[in-house]
Amino acid sequence: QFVSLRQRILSAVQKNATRGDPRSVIRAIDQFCSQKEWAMNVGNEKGCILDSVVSEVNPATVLELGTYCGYSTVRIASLLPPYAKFITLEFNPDFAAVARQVIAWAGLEDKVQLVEGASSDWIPKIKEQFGIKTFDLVFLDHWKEHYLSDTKLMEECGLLRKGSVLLADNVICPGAPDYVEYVRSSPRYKSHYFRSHLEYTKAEENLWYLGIIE
Ligand SMILES: O=C(NCCCCCn1ccnc1)c1cc(-c2ccc(F)cc2)cc(O)c1O
Ligand SMILES: [Mg+2]
Repeated sequence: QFVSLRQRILSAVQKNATRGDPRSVIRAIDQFCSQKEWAMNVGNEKGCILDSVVSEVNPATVLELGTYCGYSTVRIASLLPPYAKFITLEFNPDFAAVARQVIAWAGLEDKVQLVEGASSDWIPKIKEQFGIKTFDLVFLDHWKEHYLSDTKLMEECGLLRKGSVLLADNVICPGAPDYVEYVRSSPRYKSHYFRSHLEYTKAEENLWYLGIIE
């Protein structure tokens, strides 16, 4: 019978990765997506850039918008200090169900809280629901047309502070032009981009790095 792509990704993890070993989970997904079927994980090339930003920021609080199958969630969670608080938001319940199992396979279920629902609904509730004041790092990888509105919403809810870092996937493909325009023209942000490629392809892509300076 029909098996969804996300189920095939989960099966590849359960078949080829070692329980409790995050790097083997990442490798299993990357091998499946480069050899069998493309999927919209951030991938290894951009994933290494993500790793370096997480390591440099060494965040105590992280928000990920867009969990999908949990690939970037596992990359980030495996680099966090023990006291860190990491929340990942996923709108699609089918994606969330697979992500929970991928995160558990990596043995990282205690490091991250996966919350199901719309980011615009959840962002205003994060402070009181999770006891978080501000985020040291935000990884944007959800609907591209929501990058700008959700960044403004995080500002309005006081979730960003001087020094907060926002890292956005896909600013070229599928693209988030209004977001790039806004942050580039705002004095509040110092921004630059890391040149890369769309996951598992040779298409040009950038990871957009944003430092909040005011
Ligand atoms: O749409 C993407 N992600 C959002 C998925 C839905 C998020 C739901 N959600 C979660 C929380 N709140 C809402 C995405 C797409 C592509 C892509 C690139 C080329 C192509 F030809 C087709 C697709 C590559 C990515 O790297 C992506 O991230
Ligand atoms: Mg993406």
